[in-house]
Amino acid sequence: MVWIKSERKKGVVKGRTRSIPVKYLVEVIVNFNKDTQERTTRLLTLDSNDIDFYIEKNNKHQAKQRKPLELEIKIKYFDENYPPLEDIAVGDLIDLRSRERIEYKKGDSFIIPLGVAMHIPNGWRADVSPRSSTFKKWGIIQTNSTGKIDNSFSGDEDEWGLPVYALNDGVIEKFDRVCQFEVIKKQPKIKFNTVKSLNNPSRGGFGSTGTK
Ligand SMILES: O=c1ccn([C@H]2C[C@H](O)[C@@H](COP(=O)(O)OP(=O)(O)OP(=O)(O)O)O2)c(=O)[nH]1
Repeated sequence: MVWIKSERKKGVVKGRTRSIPVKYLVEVIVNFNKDTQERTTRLLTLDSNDIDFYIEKNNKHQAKQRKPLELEIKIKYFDENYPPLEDIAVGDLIDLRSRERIEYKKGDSFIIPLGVAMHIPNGWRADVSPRSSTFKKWGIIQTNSTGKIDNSFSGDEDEWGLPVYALNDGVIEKFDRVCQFEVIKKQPKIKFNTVKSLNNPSRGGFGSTGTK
């Protein structure tokens, strides 16, 4: 990592030309998104006067980078007695509860109010899915397989919900932990490029590789 004086930005030396004075090809970080940890970079050719090589600063910088990513999520509870969600270790999913007691009959489909609204940071979204024991405990299945929570679903009345279908009669008690969620990076902006051929061999799918 180097400091580029003229740009007042950081960069990485990618190469060196043999001309005198020596020129360096430097990849400059022009934008760094703290939420997604994504960098936007640009290549520049510079001579050494434009660059400070700073090994020590670089080490400190790398130490900072090694800190695990921590996301702060604003959360609003719809019931003051809802047990607050706790900080979690990296990668663990977080259980969510039903805000109310719900009695249901076999064949009912309904949305379980999950008692929370959140502002998922820019660049992220959340996926809601059942716990592994949800069907066994309540005989319900999630009708949309996975709930996709957009980061724009962040208003005061945007309470998360779990749409379900009941395969038997049952009761969900207030604050039962019925599902779980995780945050996921949003996919990048996608540009479609229409072609006549993809120029790759077709591998086949839908069971084509057999069972053994
Ligand atoms: O299981 C879910 C699915 C969605 N949502 C919330 C979050 C999401 O951001 C919002 C809108 O969801 P989606 O984009 O799936 O629905 P829509 O666009 O309003 O309706 P559809 O696409 O079904 O017409 O509803 C939930 O709380 N739980």
